Amino acid sequence: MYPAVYSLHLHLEDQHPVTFRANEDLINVVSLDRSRKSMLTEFFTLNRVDDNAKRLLYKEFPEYYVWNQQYKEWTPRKKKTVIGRIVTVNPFEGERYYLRILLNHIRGLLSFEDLRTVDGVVSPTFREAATMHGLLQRDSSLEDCLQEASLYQMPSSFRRLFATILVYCNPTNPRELWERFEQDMSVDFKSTENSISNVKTKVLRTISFTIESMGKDINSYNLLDDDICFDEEEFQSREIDDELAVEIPEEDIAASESLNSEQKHVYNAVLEKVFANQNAAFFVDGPGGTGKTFLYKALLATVRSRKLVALATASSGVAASILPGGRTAHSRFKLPLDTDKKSTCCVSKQSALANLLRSAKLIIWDEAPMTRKQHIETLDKMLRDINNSDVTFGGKVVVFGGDFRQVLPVVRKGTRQEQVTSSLVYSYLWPTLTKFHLTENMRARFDPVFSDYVLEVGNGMPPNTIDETIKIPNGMLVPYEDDNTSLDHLIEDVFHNIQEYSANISTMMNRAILTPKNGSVDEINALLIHRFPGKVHRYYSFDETIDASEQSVMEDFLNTLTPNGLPPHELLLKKNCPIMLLRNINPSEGLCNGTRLICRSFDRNIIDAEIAVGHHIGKRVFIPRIPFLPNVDENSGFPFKRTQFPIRLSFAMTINKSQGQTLDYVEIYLPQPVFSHGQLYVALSRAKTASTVRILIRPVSTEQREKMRTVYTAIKDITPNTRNWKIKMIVAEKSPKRISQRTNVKYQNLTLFDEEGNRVQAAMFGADMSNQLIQDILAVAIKIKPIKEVTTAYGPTTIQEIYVIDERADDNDLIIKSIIARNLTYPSAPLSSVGIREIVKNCDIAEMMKGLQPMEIAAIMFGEVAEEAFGCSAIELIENSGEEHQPYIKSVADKLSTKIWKIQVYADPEKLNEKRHKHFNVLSIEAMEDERNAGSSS
Ligand SMILES: Nc1ncnc2c1ncn2[C@@H]1O[C@H](COP(=O)(O)OP(=O)(O)OP(=O)(O)O)[C@@H](O)[C@H]1O
Repeated sequence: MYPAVYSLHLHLEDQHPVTFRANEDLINVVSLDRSRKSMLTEFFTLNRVDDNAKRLLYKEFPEYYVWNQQYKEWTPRKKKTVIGRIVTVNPFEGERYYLRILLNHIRGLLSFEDLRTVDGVVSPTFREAATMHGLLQRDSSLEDCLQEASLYQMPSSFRRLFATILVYCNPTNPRELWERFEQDMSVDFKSTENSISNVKTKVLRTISFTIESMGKDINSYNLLDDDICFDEEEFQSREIDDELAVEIPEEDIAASESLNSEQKHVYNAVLEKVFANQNAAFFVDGPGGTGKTFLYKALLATVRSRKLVALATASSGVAASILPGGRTAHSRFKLPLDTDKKSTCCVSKQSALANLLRSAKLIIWDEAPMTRKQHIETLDKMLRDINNSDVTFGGKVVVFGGDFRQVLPVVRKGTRQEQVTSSLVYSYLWPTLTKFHLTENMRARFDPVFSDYVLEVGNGMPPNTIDETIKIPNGMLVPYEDDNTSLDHLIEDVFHNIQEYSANISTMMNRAILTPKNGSVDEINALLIHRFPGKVHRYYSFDETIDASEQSVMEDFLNTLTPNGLPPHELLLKKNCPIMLLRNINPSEGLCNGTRLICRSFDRNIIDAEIAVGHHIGKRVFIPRIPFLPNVDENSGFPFKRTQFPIRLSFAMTINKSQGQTLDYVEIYLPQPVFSHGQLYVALSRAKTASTVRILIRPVSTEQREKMRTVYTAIKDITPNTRNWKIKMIVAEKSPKRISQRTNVKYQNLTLFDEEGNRVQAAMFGADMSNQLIQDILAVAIKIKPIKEVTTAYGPTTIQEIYVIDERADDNDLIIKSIIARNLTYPSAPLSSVGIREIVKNCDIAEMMKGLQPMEIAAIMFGEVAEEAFGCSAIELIENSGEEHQPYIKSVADKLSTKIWKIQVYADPEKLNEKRHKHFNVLSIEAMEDERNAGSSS
């Protein structure tokens, strides 16, 4: 086995084994100096004299020192890599087990007594010492946690903490906790209420509200002998009163005056329906930073300021917490977590929620593309049901919004196709939504070049994105020197005066390092917390195997795991450091998965923190340890429970977690080259200008770096003297095969892109044409809407919405074929023709469509079929399509077999000075697929 595992002895004081010969005198043996020595005692001895040793845990010792059995001493290791492991001990062995826990976590130990000493106090047992170090969970840990919180004398935060403990920590006896801390939770009400029973009712009512907003019922916790009943009428109207009481920020009221023309257009359209009491459902699509949230806030403020109910929801907790009164759609509508096609909602018509929904004049659901279509369909059914209406969304005004370029719904272990089909676009509701597009990047409005660049990356289109290779402007790149130096430069750039962090918290919280994977997040956070000023506080998780008999064997291993979404085993924190919450504890109070906070103070069982961003900024919260049961799939298939504070450091965060946040300074760290343009888009669109973005790309190997430099030749670098050059191209499109009328030669036109996005059109002749290139039939148009004028990011243009039928619908196969055959009789225009609209208009496809099964997908037709039917190239279709088509185009285009080819092209020297080199002839074509798939070079 490599590396070798070095087993380390473990024993209580003076209880180590001693070897001796049968004829030796035992008294002599015991008095010998070497008999007093063991691996462990000599570990202590070396720690007393060697500063390097002091930095190590006992189990790390063998990596740097070798145990000499003959002389009973540790000497520095010169070669061979080994790892150490302290022998396994069963928890039933008592003190030896606790000794092992201490040794596994505490450094610089000098003696057994030192092991038992915590903050200068010597504990009688190792168990007590381990508990004092926070390495063992006390039976009374929840009580201790509340006791610590009570000393802060912040009754409203204390009540929230109590509710959190009831809901998330499963206390064995909630009533005992209630009785013990009732007074601490009542302090503020004692001065406003005139009797003890009123105080009690008020305290219980506020706790009940919090518990309810966490999706639970106070009566499940047996706090009093009888169930707690609040006045029925009050209960019914409370949800509505709460909504009407949502604070309306002044700036949100003013926002309606500063909307840009696109935002204003949506604002007017929505409010017209709200105030006319007419039903309507909208979808506001806009790339990151185009002011969707700004618009929602303006809408909410206007409706709420007229004392009408407007519900603010979002798919994720972070997006919800940015909106005043925002809740996750799941908690607001009590949506079931598992939804299937048949799922209906189980909200009774008499419930308080039904009352609230009936009175709502406006419902907003942000980040709708992130949710599965079934959830939105459930809301539709629920609203129809409680409003006794057959109209979509029960006749309400509903505004969905989001950005399809960002994250699609998560389908566990689902393919990209499954993710796409589970999105709202594939719902029966999609065609019923009135779509609006916001195109002006308000976040980056002072840097239009950057704003265009971000949008192009988001669309994943050439010239900036070629087959998932993204071109990054030089000005944004942090030059790569070596891993550590470059990462240091990146960190310096963003947090150069980390010593001053506490004095500039609001500035610092607007800076972050974004990276794709959790591993890199941990790497950077670990570096930064060491550089951060102040005393370190360590919190260890309690990791328990579900099967108690496995605890002794698995414990060390579990401590090394940080499954997705879980806090680490060892949490290092300092006063005023930034942290991020990892659980949706209570989104209506701003506490959701992704909320960023600042640590204010620490106790053994609670962390006092302050919300640092969003609508709830400044709110103080007590965070207790809570149990996590990680998904078995994500931790090598081993079920266990981790009890830890639900937080992690947030100097760095994953790109996914940054969604929805505006940052003044964005550093993007890409340790792996594998990266989707959608992810980079999310990261870039957090920033306001190019000058506030820095990107560090760590090449995997020098070989790869060399290859990146030398292999690619760009079209623009070709000179008239260049002959028979080879270049990597993407065949983006090919025309139908044609015969030249003049020369009778067979040829085929191609649209090619090089790696930099330079485009050429080339022709292919003879045998080369038999290459199985690209583009199968993906879909056929079944509904073509009239041409309309729209304003896109590229200026005003005309678009045409085309609904296509999926080729997978077998029943439609024959009809599709006949449509194609019929259309082929129309004159076919050349590849670059723009004659599409005329031809489409004249096509009488409508009659044939009637026979088709209604398996509509909204998309655009590509490739030969598109060209044959419409006389238009796919590229033209893409360029002439409105924003709303981009997601479908993307999903269809993803299926296209764009490949990289090595192509010999003949360039006509006469034409090379032209801006766009159009006149090339392809001499030969060689697929480069192997290089990408199998890693062999060409
Ligand atoms: N009309 C406006 N006038 C002034 N500032 C605006 C306007 N619209 C938006 N902004 C500002 O632009 C920035 C981005 O807006 P917002 O957060 O609403 O965009 P978004 O579309 O929700 O972005 P994302 O999808 O990334 O969350 C914010 O700082 C916001 O205050």
